[in-house]
Amino acid sequence: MTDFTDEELALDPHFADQFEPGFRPACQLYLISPPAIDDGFLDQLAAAFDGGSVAAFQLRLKGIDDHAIAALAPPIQALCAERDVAFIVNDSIGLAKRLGADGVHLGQEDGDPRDAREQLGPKVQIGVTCHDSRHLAMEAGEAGADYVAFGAFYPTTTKETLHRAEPSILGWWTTLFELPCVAIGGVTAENAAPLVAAGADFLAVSSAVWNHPDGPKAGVAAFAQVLASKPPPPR
Ligand SMILES: Cc1ncc(COP(=O)(O)OP(=O)(O)O)c(N)n1
Ligand SMILES: Cc1ncsc1CCOP(=O)(O)O
Ligand SMILES: [Mg+2]
Repeated sequence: MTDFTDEELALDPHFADQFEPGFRPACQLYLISPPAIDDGFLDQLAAAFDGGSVAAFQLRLKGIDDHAIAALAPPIQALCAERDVAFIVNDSIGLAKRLGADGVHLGQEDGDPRDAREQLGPKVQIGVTCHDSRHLAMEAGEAGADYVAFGAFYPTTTKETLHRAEPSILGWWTTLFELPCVAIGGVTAENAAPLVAAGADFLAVSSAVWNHPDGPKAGVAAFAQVLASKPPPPR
């Protein structure tokens, strides 16, 4: 057993945990943009980041071409960098490369993770939609994905969804694999506890933050308690 200094343990009582076999960091928030944004969005995003810890932000603008997204992305990307939030591009390997994004999220029809790795290099995070499929998740892992995303866990109006996942898929995944998993789809601060308890490494959330009645800062803040609510299950 490793010995730790009093300073290390005083700063973080869980400091030693990360050296335990099977350690999984606590669940974190992965913020997805609204499907469309306007001029005030940068202030909204800054407010969201003021609400609490956000690990990653995905720019997901549906129905807008890559050139238009590339034109509006730089201040958003700069804000993410300033706040130490990973900037993830949805759907497009080419756009992720053009912007020098921290990551790209690929749906099953959005391209091959192997191509993404070849084009984006070893440091860029590649996420893959796996719906409610263990098979797709294992395939994504084999193809070199950095995370797998399961969902939709709850009804959502942000996207028309054809698949419904159960929290047990998160438990199954985290028991067998080290690769982080994301839970997405209708996730709110009120319904997230079973996903955190089942082992989700990230909660990917859009409308619960952007449509929060008290604004995006309150939307992010609302997740603080549930993210800290339960230690990750042992693997
Ligand atoms: C983190 C995360 N998970 C899943 C998705 C959905 O991706 P996809 O199935 O390609 O659908 P669109 O988002 O492109 O409509 C996601 N974007 N992010
Ligand atoms: C992009 C996506 N993929 C599956 S559900 C979903 C929508 C997530 O948004 P919300 O958190 O508003 O349900
Ligand atoms: Mg997609």
